[in-house]
Amino acid sequence: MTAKLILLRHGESEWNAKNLFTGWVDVDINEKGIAEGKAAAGLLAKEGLLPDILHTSLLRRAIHTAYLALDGCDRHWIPVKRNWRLNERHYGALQGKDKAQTLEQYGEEQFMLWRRSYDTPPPAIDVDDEFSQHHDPRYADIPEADRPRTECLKDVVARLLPYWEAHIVPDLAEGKTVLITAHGNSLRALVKHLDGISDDAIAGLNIPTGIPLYYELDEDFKPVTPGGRYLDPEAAAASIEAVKNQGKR
Ligand SMILES: O=C(O)[C@H](O)COP(=O)(O)O
Repeated sequence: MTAKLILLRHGESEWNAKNLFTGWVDVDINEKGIAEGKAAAGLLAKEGLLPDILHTSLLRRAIHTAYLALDGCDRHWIPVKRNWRLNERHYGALQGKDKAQTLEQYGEEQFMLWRRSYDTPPPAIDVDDEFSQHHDPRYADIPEADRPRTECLKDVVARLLPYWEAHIVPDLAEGKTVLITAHGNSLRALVKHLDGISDDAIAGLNIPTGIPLYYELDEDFKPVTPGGRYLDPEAAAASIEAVKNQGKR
């Protein structure tokens, strides 16, 4: 038996459009993001990939995109599990900063190290910074000392995999079609695990906004086809290029 898994990065957000580092800042999707969420619904319906359960982060852009994708294929009623472990990578002191300005100020090497290296986190954010989530009640369950103030991709893998094993794999094992709505870097962490991508090679992987990525998984929950399949490959290719070039004016 194979299991069905759909990964969906949120639609374009207000801060994606403004080219700002977002991380855990809770910005919504914009008009384009809304259209992407609705288009995702059409793609799921066309393929007959109807989710039985949704796992989402605690961030509005993922929750809102999920609602649009599910509403449009009449699956707005399915059970939902929300967890901070699916959140975007915490971008530390870069949260709220302009990507182009950061690139200009620190140079391409440092900029790409912060954006795409596996184990170099950006500087930590001050807990009282205007873009810090340290006092946000939605994270009250995370012991204060463990609440992230910055994260590299390695940290995201470490906090995401326990959730994958304990909550998502059991749903897949029951034969449910699982939809995960999350973020560029939390999905990069999951794809790294699924496809066994090396710490170096993961730097070259970018996830487009709003386009479902479908994985059929074998009995060990490994992809039948490495890399899965975007339901709209052409749009995915164009969007991946745009994500890659963020920061360049
Ligand atoms: O948090 C962000 O700014 C984006 O969602 C992901 O940004 P990145 O592609 O620059 O890592």
